[in-house]
Amino acid sequence: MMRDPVTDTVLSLEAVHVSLGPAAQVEALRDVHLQIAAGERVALVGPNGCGKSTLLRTLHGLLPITSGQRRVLQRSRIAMLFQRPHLFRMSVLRNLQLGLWLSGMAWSQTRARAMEALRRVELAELADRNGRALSGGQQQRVALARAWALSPDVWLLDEPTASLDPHAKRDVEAIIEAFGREDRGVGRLPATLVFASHNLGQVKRLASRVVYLEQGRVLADLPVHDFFNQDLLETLSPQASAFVKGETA
Ligand SMILES: Nc1ncnc2c1ncn2[C@@H]1O[C@H](COP(=O)(O)OP(=O)(O)OP(=O)(O)O)[C@@H](O)[C@H]1O
Repeated sequence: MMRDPVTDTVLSLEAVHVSLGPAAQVEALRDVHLQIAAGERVALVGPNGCGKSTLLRTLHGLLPITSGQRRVLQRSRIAMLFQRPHLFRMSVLRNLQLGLWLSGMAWSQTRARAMEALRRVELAELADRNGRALSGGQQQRVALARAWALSPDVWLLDEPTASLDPHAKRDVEAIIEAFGREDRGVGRLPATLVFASHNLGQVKRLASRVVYLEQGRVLADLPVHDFFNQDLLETLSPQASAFVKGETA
């Protein structure tokens, strides 16, 4: 199907500045321009404190913008996941049911959808376990299922595998990747992923595009193949190139 790149933009920021702190003294985002199209898998990378989390929260609409504009394609549903999932002290099933109920579904319908979501992440057998008693990797999968149940158009993921062991990391990555490729049915745009990561291997595995930030500014915004082409990156963004070299040294 031919796509119109303008109408397929699900999220965009234009000349966005975000200041944080009690006296708005920290310029966490500076003049950020970003257009994200449906189906893109965008990795946000950069050194600690460069603004990845702030950018994700701004894309979500959780943070007030100091100046500039944020646009969201009408009726898009946005899910946000964090490094450490926030599950309630109740069964896994109830955690999912509660999420669905809070989003407006009748309680009587929540059980079937919640179980479908748990099967999707291959955790149906843990439905009756206390969410807080699961391993970190299992909790993250439950959090992914809880979000998936709501059928989001855009996934914002803040270092979703940072606290996991390599095995759990691969499981969660596989789920994220499958969500990104899922056939969502007639009339639905493909799901869009935006994720912050400190792991360049993961960026290579999951991303179609890489946005490199430093001190709140976007210094490179490239297709993943170009970002990992050192000669090209060196000419386009010496800072991003130095970062990649440092990470892979
Ligand atoms: N609530 C806050 N008040 C003041 N400054 C903040 C606040 N939250 C973040 N900052 C600052 O904003 C800047 C961007 O932080 P942010 O958490 O977005 O970076 P990050 O790239 O996600 O970092 P990390 O890689 O360490 O997770 C940093 O200088 C940080 O200290």
